[in-house]
Amino acid sequence: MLIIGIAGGTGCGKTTVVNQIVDRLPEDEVCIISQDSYYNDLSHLTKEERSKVNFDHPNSIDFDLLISHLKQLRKGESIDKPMYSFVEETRLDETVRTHPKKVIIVEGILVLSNPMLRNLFDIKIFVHADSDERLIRRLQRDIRERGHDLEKVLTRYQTAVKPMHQQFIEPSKEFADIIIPNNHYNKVAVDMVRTIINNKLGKPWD
Ligand SMILES: Nc1ncnc2c1ncn2[C@@H]1O[C@H](COP(=O)(O)OP(=O)(O)O)[C@@H](O)[C@H]1O
Ligand SMILES: Nc1ccn([C@@H]2O[C@H](COP(=O)(O)O)[C@@H](O)[C@H]2O)c(=O)n1
Repeated sequence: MLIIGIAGGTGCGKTTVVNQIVDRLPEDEVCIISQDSYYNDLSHLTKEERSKVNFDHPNSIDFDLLISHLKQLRKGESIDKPMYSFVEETRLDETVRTHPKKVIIVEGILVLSNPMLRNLFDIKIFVHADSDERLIRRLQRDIRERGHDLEKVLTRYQTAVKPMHQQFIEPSKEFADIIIPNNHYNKVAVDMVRTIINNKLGKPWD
């Protein structure tokens, strides 16, 4: 089994890069785990209270559950992966039965900031895009897909996203084996990661 951790600030393109990496890998060989699925269950709070939570601080993530799930997968056991709603800002009641695969990709803003989690990764990747580029992408995505308005995105960016990025995410770059520049789509870097995966697994999928 090969476990790959992919971090980087919001909007840097983690999800996009992961999708490009797995694009031509057989579905039954790869499993993607998003840190977003492991936001703490906030169903005991009102929607108003939830909207004030700092979702960029490591304390907002249930790292214990994420780490124990990864260890289970590594042992060949299946897990019940939580589901998260960005619109409701809490965990859903449903879970997704997830089976161990040869390649496991774990992506999220803070996955390289937690020492116990990053120790589980065979390859550590940091996706970089400039902050202005990330803010533009985040604005477009959150308004289009996550049910937020312009003011909410900008207020959150100033009060939580930017300070937490500077405190926790940017410093985690030093733990990366590979840094992918992603101000523009980076096919060369994606191809290199795919080659590494293929070499490690000894499978000529490309
Ligand atoms: N290299 C890129 N150039 C332009 N837009 C991009 C690029 N990578 C991703 N995007 C777009 O930016 C937005 C955020 O990308 P996403 O992959 O969701 O980032 P992340 O998972 O890091 O938050 C998406 O709308 C995506 O289509
Ligand atoms: N209810 C929530 C939970 C998280 N966020 C933001 O998501 C960002 C991380 O996800 P990416 O896909 O952008 O990496 C993070 O910056 C949180 O602020 C949110 O807006 N609402």
